[in-house]
Amino acid sequence: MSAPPPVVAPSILAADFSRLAEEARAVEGAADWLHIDVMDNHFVPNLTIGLPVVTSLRAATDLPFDVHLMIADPRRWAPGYADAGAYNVTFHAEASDNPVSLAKDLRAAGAKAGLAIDRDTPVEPYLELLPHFDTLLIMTIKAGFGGQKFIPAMLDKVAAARRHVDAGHLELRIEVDGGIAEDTIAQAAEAGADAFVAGTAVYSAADPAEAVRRLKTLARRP
Ligand SMILES: O=C(CO)[C@H](O)[C@H](O)COP(=O)(O)O
Repeated sequence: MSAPPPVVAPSILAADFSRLAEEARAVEGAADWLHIDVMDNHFVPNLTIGLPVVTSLRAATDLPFDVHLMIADPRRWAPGYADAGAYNVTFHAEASDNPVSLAKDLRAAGAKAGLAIDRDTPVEPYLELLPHFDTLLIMTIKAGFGGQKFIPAMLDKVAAARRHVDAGHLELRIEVDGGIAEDTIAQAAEAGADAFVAGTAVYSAADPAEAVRRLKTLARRP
């Protein structure tokens, strides 16, 4: 069976927050998902947007929302993002004491469920949970801020997850997030990632949609 085409998800963390609707529309027709970083100043030191903004933005674009919750209490907030129409809701393993139960709730609410692991978290303890998830997000930086440098050592986790997913014939996207750009995306794809978050590389480009198309071409595995 051939690999599904790669997914590229521009991160609005790098967009102009005063023009979010416009910035979302700027990647329509090129992006597969719109990646939305929710940060609470507890799980990570940064603070971004929450449910009211995501709910308003939902009406502004047809792009599927890939919501990445970098928050301390995903049990409390994650289902609200599913109810708000998110396509995929990803929460952090480090912030959850029962990831499978929350994944079930997200799926019951009509969303895909994603599990994220930060830079210092190994992937092995979570591999057996993957049948309950639709996405495994592997941070390729320390979560919290855009514009950081890609950490190649994280690709060992991607490769381990890819082996496990393929051996078990699991239907799951392996997503990488942090420092993904034209000079890093191919190595992440080669390691086994098939969903790619890119903030700075997309929204600092003169033509964000064209930047997404270029990234997608580079992410294609033979
Ligand atoms: O989750 C994130 C930060 O925690 C962002 O999605 C990520 O940093 C993307 O930004 P960039 O492509 O600029 O690295």
